Amino acid sequence: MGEESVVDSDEEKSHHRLTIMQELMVSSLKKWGYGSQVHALLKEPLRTLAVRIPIKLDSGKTKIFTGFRVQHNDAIGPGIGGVRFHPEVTEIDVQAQAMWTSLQAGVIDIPYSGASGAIVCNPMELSFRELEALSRGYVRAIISFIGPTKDVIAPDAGTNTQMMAWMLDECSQLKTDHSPGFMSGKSLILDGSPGREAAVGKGISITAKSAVKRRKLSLGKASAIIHGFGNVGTYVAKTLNDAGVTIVGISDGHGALYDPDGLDVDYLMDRRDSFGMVTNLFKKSISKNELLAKDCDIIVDSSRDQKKLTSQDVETIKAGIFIEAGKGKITGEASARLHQRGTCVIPDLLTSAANTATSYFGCVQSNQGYVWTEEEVNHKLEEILERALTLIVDASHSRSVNMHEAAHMIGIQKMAAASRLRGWV
Ligand SMILES: NC(=O)c1ccc[n+]([C@@H]2O[C@H](COP(=O)([O-])OP(=O)(O)OC[C@H]3O[C@@H](n4cnc5c(N)ncnc54)[C@H](O)[C@@H]3O)[C@@H](O)[C@H]2O)c1
Repeated sequence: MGEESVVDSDEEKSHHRLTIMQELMVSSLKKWGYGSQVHALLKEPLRTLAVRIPIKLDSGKTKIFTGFRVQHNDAIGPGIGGVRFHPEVTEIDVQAQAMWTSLQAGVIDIPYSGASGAIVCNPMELSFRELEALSRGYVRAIISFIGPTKDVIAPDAGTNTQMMAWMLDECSQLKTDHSPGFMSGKSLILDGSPGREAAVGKGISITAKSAVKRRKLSLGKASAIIHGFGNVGTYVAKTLNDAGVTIVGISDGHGALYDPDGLDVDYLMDRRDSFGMVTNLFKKSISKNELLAKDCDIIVDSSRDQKKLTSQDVETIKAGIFIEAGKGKITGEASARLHQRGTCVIPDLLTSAANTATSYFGCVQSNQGYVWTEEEVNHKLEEILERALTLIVDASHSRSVNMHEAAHMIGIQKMAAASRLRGWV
């Protein structure tokens, strides 16, 4: 989540992200009463592997790429986590991401722990052949560290089912067997799991509906504002609208629209330009902060606004449910303030855990050699997220902490207990 300090360079930003993650781990462990030895174990990953991957480019020249795979702590089970292709990613970023994935796995209570990987590259500048060589080279470099019982790789920013297919094929060739369990997020043709698409959007809709039920509201009478009408925001607006929720407001990078009688979601989706913008077409658009203060039951923050919402920004919010649909949308103080005022805050850890849940479903199906239907996957996603929300709400009540703090506590609790039970600390 993090606070509002200013950091400039990419390196500083990476260190800042890791520091925030470590502080969050330690403060959550302290709230459970764990001492300094457990803090020391869990605030750093157990394994960080840095590899160099030489690739023959189309030009005939060889370029050496750097790659990473980080496994946070395997006290609970094998690692699981994405691999990013990104030009500015650092080893520290990957460490912070692996720890975040551990919290996601903990919050949805799956027998896996967090891992993460990356290759420092700009995928937009590489040809199809070069991307294939890089994907295969990455797997060759880390093969002895990964596998269904060690660490399972899934797609993340800059990677997709095609890269997973190349990586899987490289595993099969190196292992000389069929090894579907090495990768999650595979194409359906390679026995991937159905229902992976729009996992985050689905997770947000599931938790929104669950929170509405908890407030004893009916979906048909509930209203929502979608802050950020992009890929995630439009999916959530459409699914909530289809479930009977009136979408009274939306915003994008230009401005915001509000109509207490409900906006025409299909029309707005249809009129979005190639930059995903639609509010610029309307004379009556308002500011984003004005929108946040309007009457509604649910606010979903799925914007790419770089600025986190502060305690001052949320002071005017009237919605009883606030869903953080993306990492670090609000400051710790803002979350605490909303909690104090009785707003149910669905934290980023839970909404983003929907991706990890679908990766886990992919692992289970690969290990069983049994493919679920999309309905089964969606049903299991619903079950796992509703259970996680119950755990967070209960911890928030029993420990008198806000929903972000409760989510972090649940996320790390089992890993700490398992490390102790194994005799590591
Ligand atoms: N797409 C995914 O699979 C995915 C997965 C996990 C998390 N997320 C997170 O969800 C959030 C949204 O992702 P997306 O894929 O929908 O992004 P997107 O780029 O498709 O859409 C972002 C929306 O935010 C709007 N926006 C930009 N600046 C804004 C501002 N200052 N105020 C209000 N709106 C602003 C844009 O106009 C656009 O409507 C991000 O934080 C992202 O990290 C996305």
